[in-house]
Amino acid sequence: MSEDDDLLVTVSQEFEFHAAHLLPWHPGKCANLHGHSYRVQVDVEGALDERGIVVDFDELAAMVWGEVIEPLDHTLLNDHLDNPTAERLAIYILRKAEASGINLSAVRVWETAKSLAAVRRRAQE
Ligand SMILES: Nc1nc2c(c(=O)[nH]1)N=C([C@H](O)[C@H](O)COP(=O)(O)OP(=O)(O)OP(=O)(O)O)CN2
Ligand SMILES: [Zn+2]
Repeated sequence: MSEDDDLLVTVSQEFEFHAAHLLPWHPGKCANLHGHSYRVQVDVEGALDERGIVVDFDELAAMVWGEVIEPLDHTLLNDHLDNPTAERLAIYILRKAEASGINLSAVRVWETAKSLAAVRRRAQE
């Protein structure tokens, strides 16, 4: 038992990638093929190890970029998932990372500077 056991520590990394998509259900211009510069922030929660870190920033960045983000970069997102909204992309990134052994606690995806979707794991009962 340590005096910091009541604290929750989160480490975050940010990424940018560029991709095209279309949203067939959209009543406006977003039904047409167009692109975004996506910004992604991923969180890892956990206890500090003997080095005093949750996870090494560089290690997290390299894993998430290599396993999850780079395969999306300069692609058509509709080839990776149906109906690639920011919400569905955030879930896709969390699940893809999970499948690669990277346990993210939350993912935020900015589709534009003003619009973002976020997903996080529900607290376990
Ligand atoms: N809840 C969501 N709504 C919308 C999403 C989404 O992912 N989740 N996505 C879109 C489109 O992808 C659209 O391209 C988003 O563009 P918009 O926010 O309109 O941004 P613009 O840069 O095109 O803004 P303007 O100011 O209108 O030029 C739509 N909705
Ligand atoms: Zn769009």
